[in-house]
Amino acid sequence: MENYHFKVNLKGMIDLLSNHLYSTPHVFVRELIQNSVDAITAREKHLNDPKYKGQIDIEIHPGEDHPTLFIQDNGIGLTEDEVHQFLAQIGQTSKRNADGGEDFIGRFGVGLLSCFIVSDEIVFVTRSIQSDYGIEWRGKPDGTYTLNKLKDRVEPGTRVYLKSKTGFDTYFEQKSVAKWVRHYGEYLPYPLYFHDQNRIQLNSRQAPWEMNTTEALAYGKSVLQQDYLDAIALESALGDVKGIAYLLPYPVQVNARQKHRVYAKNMLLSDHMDKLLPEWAFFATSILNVNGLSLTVSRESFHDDARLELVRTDLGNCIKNYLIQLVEANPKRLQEIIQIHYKSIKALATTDDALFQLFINWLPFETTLGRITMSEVRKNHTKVYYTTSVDEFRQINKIARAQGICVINGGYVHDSDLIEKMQWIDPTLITEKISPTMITQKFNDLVPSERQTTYTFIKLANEILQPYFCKAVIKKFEPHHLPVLYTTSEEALYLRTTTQTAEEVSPLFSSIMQKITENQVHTETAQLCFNYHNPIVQKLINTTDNQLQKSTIEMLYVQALLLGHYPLKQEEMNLLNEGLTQLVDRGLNQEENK
Ligand SMILES: Nc1ncnc2c1ncn2[C@@H]1O[C@H](COP(=O)(O)OP(=O)(O)OP(=O)(O)O)[C@@H](O)[C@H]1O
Repeated sequence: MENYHFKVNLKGMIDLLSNHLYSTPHVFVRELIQNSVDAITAREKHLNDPKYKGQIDIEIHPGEDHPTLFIQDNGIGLTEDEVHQFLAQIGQTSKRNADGGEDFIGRFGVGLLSCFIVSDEIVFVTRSIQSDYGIEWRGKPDGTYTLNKLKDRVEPGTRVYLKSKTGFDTYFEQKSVAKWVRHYGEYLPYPLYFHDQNRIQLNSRQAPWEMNTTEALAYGKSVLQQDYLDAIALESALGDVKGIAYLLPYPVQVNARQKHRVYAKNMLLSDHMDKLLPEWAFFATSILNVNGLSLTVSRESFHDDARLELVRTDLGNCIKNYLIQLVEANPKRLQEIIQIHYKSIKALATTDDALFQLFINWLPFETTLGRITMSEVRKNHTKVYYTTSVDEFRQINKIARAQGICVINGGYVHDSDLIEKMQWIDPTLITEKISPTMITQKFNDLVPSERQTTYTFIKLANEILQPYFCKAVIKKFEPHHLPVLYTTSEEALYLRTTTQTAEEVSPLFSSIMQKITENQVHTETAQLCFNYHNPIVQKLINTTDNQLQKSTIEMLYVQALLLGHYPLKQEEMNLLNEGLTQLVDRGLNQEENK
């Protein structure tokens, strides 16, 4: 058996790393600045000389055909050997195992290749602080390079020259480069100068994570152009993270994940990173400076590992603690936040007992008595009912209100869980699930004589409603003005929705829907309950006009469906159309006969 060696297609490899790793060509600016920052950090560490001041200078020369970018630093530089070792070997880096390696931003040994996205040659002039001569290295994307020992004296440090390749001149425009340098480097600890007619320092600002909340809010307004509800200081010792969380001044979808602006060792990595705050914190966006988490090669996200999970929890705790201290310190602010973000606070309270206890009284619920907070519910009621679906709540809303029963709509996500958890903090409050069928069972029955006079009417109503799998009954209930109440079970509602959908969709999808429902027996689980107290129902029972009686029953049935926001099936739409036509016709005939 013979041993062979893998071979690397260098050109393909360079193409892969330079053209397919990063989301935008602008990252070459970031990678060059990052190398200069690391070189200055390395020199600081090596010399330990307080008089040494690192500095980075950037300039654009228009050139005759294409513009050239120069970036210069007075960092540690490279010796001739190091040039062969680190510049000429992909994946080699001087930073990974170096003393103080955790202080560097780079660690993969590929970042410089991003320059080949915009240029056909990297010219790298360098002199190490340990060497007395400079080196000029020229690298090409086909994997070849040349190396020259410089005769002229150069200062220790590195200068990189990049000439734009055809089609990429716009990435070298002065304005555009200055913009991206500021974008990535505005909070770097070493002065970053841009030279056009004048020398401008692009990074003199105080970083947001060093600001107090008042300053951070002012920054939010002027720079991020958003008037945030509040700013919260974030910190995680584990991930060496500092930052600011901003509370959004508008409600957001429960499952929306906010994008975060993230810096590593003060250099911007991305302004749309996600997964840095816990999922429940979707009402906050943040600016973070991260020093102790592992970056992916593109430097545009972090490894989603156990450490990140712990950092997320740390940052989440900062937000929780802030909310907790608001209860005492600033209840008005808390109310403001709850009004906008109650959905996320509810999500939090279902799983976190401490937060549940703190916030439950402040949280609003939809009830038959309007939208009120849990503390208002508790003030006036020792027993509360709740439905487990929005549809059920809709069905019984009016009836329960007329009867003064407090029913909470537990159909919205988390609400039932929170109501069920109430017993835990207040054993005196009785909570009970209620369904439309249960509420109709509380209605008063007719006395035998009333039952007799309504017998034929109910028989007719049953015949009319039988094709719609609906049973007719008559009872006495409040409010008087409601002629009928349509109630149905969850299963019947499911069947109704699938049948109605099947009618609307393409034949193929429709036959799939039919297959789903064909094994489910239509039982008479829906019920139309006539209100004996209602004047129209009384007239309807006593009328001798059979045709009018029939179409009014049909119309009341459709009206009850509409009031309950149920989707109408085709045959019910037909009922509505025919019924209306008949009534209009009848009205016009009466007019004619006058
Ligand atoms: N301005 C510079 N001064 C000194 N050395 C530099 C400079 N730029 C690059 N180097 C050397 O070249 C090596 C390769 O740089 P490159 O940007 O490709 O990778 P890296 O910075 O080590 O890691 P990463 O891929 O994470 O950026 C560096 O490790 C460093 O030794």
